[in-house]
Amino acid sequence: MQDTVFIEGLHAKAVIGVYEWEKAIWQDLVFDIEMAHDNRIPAAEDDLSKTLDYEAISNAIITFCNTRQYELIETLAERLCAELIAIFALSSITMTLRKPGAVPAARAVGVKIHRNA
Ligand SMILES: Nc1nc2c(c(=O)[nH]1)N=C([C@H](O)[C@@H](O)CO)CN2
Repeated sequence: MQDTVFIEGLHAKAVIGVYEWEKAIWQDLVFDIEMAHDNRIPAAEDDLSKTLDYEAISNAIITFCNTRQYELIETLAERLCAELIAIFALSSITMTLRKPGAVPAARAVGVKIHRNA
């Protein structure tokens, strides 16, 4: 089964960074998420409750970022994936997390992780 539900280019504000000046500002983070899910069942029944609701998951990501503070984006990505797996009963998730303003000479820097339940 190769189906996914995905979220691309989701922006969320967070207080994140290793430097003191970063602990006093909001910075933009951008997420791409892919979650394994058998899409045949929700499609057959045309039923939102049988799928992964990308709107609810997007809102959970934004709320998580707005309410936690970490130094490393690795930490945020790891803990957010664990929370999404638990809340939405995900079997697996691939998360690309970009911090666009971090290195001015680069369009973006970030991390990509894959976790199974
Ligand atoms: N692999 C990482 N490298 C760096 C991180 C990070 O979270 N993961 N963070 C910083 C600073 O906070 C930087 O974003 C400030 O511009 C440096 N390197």
